[in-house]
This record gives sequence, structure tokens and C-alpha cells, in this order.
Amino acid sequence: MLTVNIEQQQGDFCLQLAHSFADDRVTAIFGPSGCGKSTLLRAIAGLTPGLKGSVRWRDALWHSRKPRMKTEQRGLALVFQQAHLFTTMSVESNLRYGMPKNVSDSELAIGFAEVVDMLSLRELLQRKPAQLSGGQQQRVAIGRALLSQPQLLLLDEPMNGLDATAKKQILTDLRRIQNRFRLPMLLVSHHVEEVVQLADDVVIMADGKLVSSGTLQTQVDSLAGHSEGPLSVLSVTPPNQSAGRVNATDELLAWQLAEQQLWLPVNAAVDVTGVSEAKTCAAGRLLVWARDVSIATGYLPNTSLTNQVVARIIDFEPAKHVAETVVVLTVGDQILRALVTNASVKRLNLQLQQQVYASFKAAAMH
Ligand SMILES: Nc1ncnc2c1ncn2[C@@H]1O[C@H](COP(=O)(O)OP(=O)(O)OP(=O)(O)O)[C@@H](O)[C@H]1O
Repeated sequence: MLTVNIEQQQGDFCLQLAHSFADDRVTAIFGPSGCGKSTLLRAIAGLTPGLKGSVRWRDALWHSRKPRMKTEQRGLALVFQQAHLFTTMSVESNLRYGMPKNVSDSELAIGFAEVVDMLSLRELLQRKPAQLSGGQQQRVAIGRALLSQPQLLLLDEPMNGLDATAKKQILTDLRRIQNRFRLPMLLVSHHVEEVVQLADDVVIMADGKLVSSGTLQTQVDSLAGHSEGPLSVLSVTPPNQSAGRVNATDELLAWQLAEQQLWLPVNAAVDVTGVSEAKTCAAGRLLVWARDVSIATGYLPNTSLTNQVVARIIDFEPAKHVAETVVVLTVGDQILRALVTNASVKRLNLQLQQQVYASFKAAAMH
């Protein structure tokens, strides 16, 4: 457990937060720009002068009135928005920089060879940072952090400014790393996609304060309230390899959502077990924005939409825009939200407990 009860004044801004973070999973710290996410991470790392209160990690008191434990004694590693690599050193030297000296790879909890392979860095070991893309630089920064053998990894928007492909690779790598090493992580992000793909727990902040916290599933509504609108997080079970791909060019795989079949682009769902071979993974996670879900009262035989699932209406919620309604649906035991116009609700005569078909484009999933 990481327990913080802190107050940090920075000019007009005041961070005031008391919370206990689980020490065996990924917690996302989510909130708008300027709400204090980075300040919180820096306070935990011992990088903010004038911090009041206490920070306790397991049995160790990292911060109290006095004495304050130095950052390098805390057994944590930080990855920032910029990779901050040593420009004159090779990738390999950067990676080895913080490693314990005179210890063989097999004696380390987090070994060099494994990290290099997990982060796909083998081909890059002899290059200099200037010869790497932004995503590759960040993977080296993550590798260097891991090889310092931390007990806790602090990630301050490590995917900021990267393109979608680089982001996706880092998210997948981080999930795999967490599963392999059971390394607790605090991830600062203001992107819902990153939170949904990586987090087990979510802490939502605003104006230097904690607004809500809990498991990802309990925080879906809060996330929606602080982002681009209503959303759902669906659990899907592994692709049915025997069903295979639709064809080589479609690159779609069959997944199961509450015993119904979904066709998703390869890698659309995040393998939350961290096992890359889809046939051996236990579950995947999908983010579906309510605006990407449409409802029909019957099965649509001639549609370009790939997925239609049978769902039941369990609620109507007001939407941000007065002309729209959030239709809350169940698919098996899972919740799916659809944002539709009030006019459509009326035209289709949608009713509570009615069975409908919910459609969403596979490409709308992350
Ligand atoms: N050294 C400083 N002196 C005074 N104010 C500061 C200092 N550093 C940050 N702040 C202020 O503290 C507040 C919190 O900043 P912080 O960087 O923690 O926010 P954030 O949630 O991480 O934002 P972002 O998502 O944009 O990175 C902001 O209002 C910022 O302007």
C-alpha cells in the first residue's frame, strides 16, 4: 500500500489529497490539465520542496516532518513525458545506467535480456537516442526505469505526443510488464483510452483534490463525466482462433461478448492478461463511446456495420445535449451505453426492458 496524506502549495495552486493506492496493480491518475496530477507524482517521488504531510510505502515512511527519505532511496522509478536519455550514450548504455553493478542477469528480478525483448529493443541497442523515433526513445526510458529494479513505477504521461501506433505499442508493453513483474504503477494521464487500456484502479482529480476513486468499472461514469461523453468498458473473451480471420485483408478476429460474437480488428481489444497470443489470453477490454453505438428494434440484414448484439434497455439517462438521451443497455451482465437523439427514441418507441440490436463499428473500439 502507498498511503499519502499531503498538502503542497505552488503559487496559487494547492494540492490537498489523502489516499491509499494499491501496491499490486496499475492506478491511473486522471483529470484535466492543471489539476495537479504531476504535482502528486512528484510529491510521491520526493521531488517537491515544502511538502506537508506524510507519504508511506508499505513499511517505509518516505515522507513525514523529518527526516525525509531521498528520492533515490525510495526504490521507485519515474518515466516522464520526455525520455530524457543520455544523448552521447548508446541505447544499451542508457539501459544499463541504473542497473545494480556486479550482479548477473539471472540474479535480477528484472533482467536485461527480458526487458530488451519485452520492449523490442534488441535491434536498437547500438544506436544513439538521436537515431530513435519518439516512441522508441520512450521505450528505452521505460526499459531504463525497469532495470533500476524499482518496487514502484511512476509514469507521467509517457505517451504524450506519440502517434497512435507508438502509443498502442507502449500501452501493450506496459500491460505485459505489469503482468510479468507484478510491478505496481501509477500512471498520470488525461486520455480516457489510456486509462481504460491500462488501469485496474482509477483516481480522478480536479483542482488539486481527489474527486473519486475505485476500480476501473466503478469509475466509468466519473470518467465519462470528465471526458468527451458517456462511454462503456466491455470485457470480451478471447478470439476464437478456429473462426479465424474473416480473410487476410479484413484482419478481423471473432471475440465473445456475453456469448455473442464480435468481429474486431486484430489488436482492437487490449489483452488484459498480457499474453500476446490471443488464443491463450483470458479476457480483453474494449472502450466504446456511446456516440458510436446505434440502436435498431430489429436485426439489420443489409448493413455495413460489422457488429450487432442483442441488448436490453434498462434505463434512459439525460445527455449533456438536451436533444439527446443516453440509452443504457445490458448485453448479458455488461452495460453498454448508446447516445441517441430524443427524436429517435420517440420514432422507434423505445421502452424499458425492450430487446433491441445495438451496433457499433469495429473501428470504433480501442
Ligand atoms: N513550480 C511551480 N510554481 C507554481 N505553480 C506551479 C508550479 N508547477 C506547477 N504549478 C501549477 O500547479 C498546478 C498543477 O500543475 P500540474 O503540472 O501538477 O498539473 P497536471 O494535472 O499534471 O497538468 P497537465 O496534465 O497539463 O500536465 C497548475 O496550476 C500549475 O500551473
